[in-house]
Amino acid sequence: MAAAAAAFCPSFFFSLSSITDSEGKNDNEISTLNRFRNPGSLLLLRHCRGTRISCSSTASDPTGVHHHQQLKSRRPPEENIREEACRRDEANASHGFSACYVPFDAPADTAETYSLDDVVYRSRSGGLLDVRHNLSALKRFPGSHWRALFDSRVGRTTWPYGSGVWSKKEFVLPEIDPDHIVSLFEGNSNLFWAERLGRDHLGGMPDLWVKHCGISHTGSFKDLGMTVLVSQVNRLRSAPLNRPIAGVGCASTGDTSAALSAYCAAAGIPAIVFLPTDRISLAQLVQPIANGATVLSIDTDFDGCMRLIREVTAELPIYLANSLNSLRLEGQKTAAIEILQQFDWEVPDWVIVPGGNLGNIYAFYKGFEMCRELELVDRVPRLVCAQAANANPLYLYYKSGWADFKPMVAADTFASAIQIGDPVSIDRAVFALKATDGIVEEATEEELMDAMSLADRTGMFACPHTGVALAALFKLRERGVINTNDRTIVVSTAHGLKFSQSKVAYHSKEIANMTCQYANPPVHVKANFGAVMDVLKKKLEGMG
Ligand SMILES: Cc1ncc(COP(=O)(O)O)c(C=O)c1O
Ligand SMILES: N[C@@H](CCOP(=O)(O)O)C(=O)O
Repeated sequence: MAAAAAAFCPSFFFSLSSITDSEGKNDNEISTLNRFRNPGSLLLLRHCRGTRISCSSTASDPTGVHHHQQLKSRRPPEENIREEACRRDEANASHGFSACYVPFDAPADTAETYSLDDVVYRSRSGGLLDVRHNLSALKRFPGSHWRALFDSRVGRTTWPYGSGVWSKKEFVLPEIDPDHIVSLFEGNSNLFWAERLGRDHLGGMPDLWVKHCGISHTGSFKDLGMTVLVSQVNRLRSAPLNRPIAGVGCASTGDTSAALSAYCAAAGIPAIVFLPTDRISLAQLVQPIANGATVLSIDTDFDGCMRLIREVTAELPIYLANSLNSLRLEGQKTAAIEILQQFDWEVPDWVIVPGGNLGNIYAFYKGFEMCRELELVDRVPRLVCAQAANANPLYLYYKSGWADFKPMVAADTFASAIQIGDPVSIDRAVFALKATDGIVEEATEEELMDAMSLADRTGMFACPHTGVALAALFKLRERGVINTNDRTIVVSTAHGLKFSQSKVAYHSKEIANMTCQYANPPVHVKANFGAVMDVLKKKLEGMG
């Protein structure tokens, strides 16, 4: 009933300077409080399209049927959700929310700033860039306002706020016109309570969670960043800017290319992807092919592809989509904000993120830190970056006491999407880890495959990268760094179905020098009742 009423009277019809009641609470806060605290007995007062309508229902009328006729539909049948958004946004005042590029870690008063409409990936000195928001404009609204506003937008069909990324638009790309946004309603991903894994395999951890960023449109967290980047490209290519951007390109270990290809296909923008031959899974390879991207399979590793795409995008009108481009991280940081939101704005103790090119660990830091700075929460969690031992330049740097960073040639790993030896965001990752009293851990091939397979046995279908993060968790629990009652989030970065080849190898016990202790191969049985009964009796005895 509450959901039905809310669907017809969405609170997003408020501009940010929305109505304030006699107690000084804004309307978004009132409706959110009503929906979340008292769903069975709901009183909603809303302004829809400037018309005040009253929708009321009580616990004695659980169907809400009597009230249907009082509700007005959100938009006329001939209007689509983009058009609806344009109409709504015309009425919204600008609040001076804005963002620009600055050199990474630049002082507050830096004179080196670039418009987000510039095509620029590096600072004047050749360093990384960062997107900096006008925090004083955002600070004109209290943390409670932002919490209520974001809560009010979760999981709707309103353009573009139904997306978990764009529901935080003011914190992401405040100035983009909703009409330029390319969204596949990404985000709002499941936070899985890992009850059995925590209870039975980690010494009774009651507050262990897995943030399933891989249960997403293209099966990885890359969708969160790509919606932002492709939307900005769409804006640049459209009137009035009309920039001559012919296409968007990336180097990839499989997930960035899948996301780029899907978002570009949705927008009708050409995508060009550079993939290291024989180093990505079949499922990942087929994604950009299916979406119509230009796929170059190149005889090198990811780092080699990355060098090539940087050279190519400097020469041709192809926009760079890797996380060197800081726009991507603005979308990825919303996963951190979502975690806070999913815990009713309580801050977890630990967040464990698998790291490769190292943009995502910084994106998580940025999301948490922005919420702290704008007083949505009062602290940030400790971050752990987990690497495969076969591709561990950050881990070695951390172990050297941040004294000596050496890029490496990454060896083959089942966690193939993080087989990266020269991460572009190394400085961002170090910054995030230092700022959060963070830790770097590593996992061998056996550790990551066992951790993934054990998690699967408790109801997940994890990817090997999530296995790396889980293996790090096991080690930190054993060492007593993470305590039993610590609220801990493991970030799952891709869908396990993309990596079924590695699971097949594990369960077939085909992997050299690996015991595969959780292997569960299928039992081949003759097609007769006796044979089936024999197998099952033996199995049941074993269970007994
Ligand atoms: C599945 C998966 N997990 C983790 C990562 C690591 O993310 P990042 O490169 O931002 O460190 C990547 C990509 O690199 C990935 O595709
Ligand atoms: N795992 C990534 C590697 C590239 O990372 P990016 O975040 O810099 O694009 C991939 O899937 O390609």
